[in-house]
Amino acid sequence: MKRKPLVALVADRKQLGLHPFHCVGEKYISAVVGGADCLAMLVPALGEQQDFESILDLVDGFLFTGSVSMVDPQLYNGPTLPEGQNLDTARDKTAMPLMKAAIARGIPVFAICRGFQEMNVVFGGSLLQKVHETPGMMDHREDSDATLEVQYGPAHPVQFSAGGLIQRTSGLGEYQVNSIHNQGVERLGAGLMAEATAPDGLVEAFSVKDAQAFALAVQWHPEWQYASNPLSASLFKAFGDDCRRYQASR
Ligand SMILES: N[C@@H](CCC(=O)NCCCC(=O)O)C(=O)O
Repeated sequence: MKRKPLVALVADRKQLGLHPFHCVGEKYISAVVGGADCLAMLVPALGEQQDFESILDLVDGFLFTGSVSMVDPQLYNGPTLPEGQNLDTARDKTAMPLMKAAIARGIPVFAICRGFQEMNVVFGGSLLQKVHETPGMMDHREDSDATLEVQYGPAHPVQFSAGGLIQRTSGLGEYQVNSIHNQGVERLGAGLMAEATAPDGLVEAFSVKDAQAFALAVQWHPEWQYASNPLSASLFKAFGDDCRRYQASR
């Protein structure tokens, strides 16, 4: 029996006690395995200590996950991070080069939340560091005192771009999505097409124009209880199907 497609998930580097660890949230792994019907491979955030070309040769897709850390503002000529926001430069130095190379090779890529912000920066875009302090913008943060069910539950509607990848894949025009982020798109990167917008005009999803493969980034969290969410299920199925197409084409 042919093996299932192999999807790489790049880890965060986190200090746990006295030692650094490389971590990926379980809900992302479960969505790759159950929602996309692929195998999951965790890639340590060791940057160029690893041979990126060998990783790219090995895998049939990438999922770039959310994280509490922020993309290094130096990567988009932004201001120093506000107090209370943290970097993960190891993640930046691993995820962003791999993302750029994967898209160039035509390897399917699905990016979520921090991964969405990484992709915008990879394509030359910039980020608002505190959307909630930007005039005219909503507060897109979660209530950190609420239960997970509430934090990752529906928070605001997003309007899908007519004829865009999300609208074509899901058949939906708009949907209520969750919202767990401080930062957001300031300037959309070159070559990216807005796929969804929030009521305050914030870009909440985009795809790569002229991409050879599935190349979608969303600011919300479709991995959360994906099986019971029609939009999420359709996106992970479409991602997994394109990983199968890519695998068969190799
Ligand atoms: N840190 C960025 C991106 C937000 C993000 O990815 N949140 C999810 C963290 C937890 C999880 O993986 O579900 C920002 O704050 O904008």
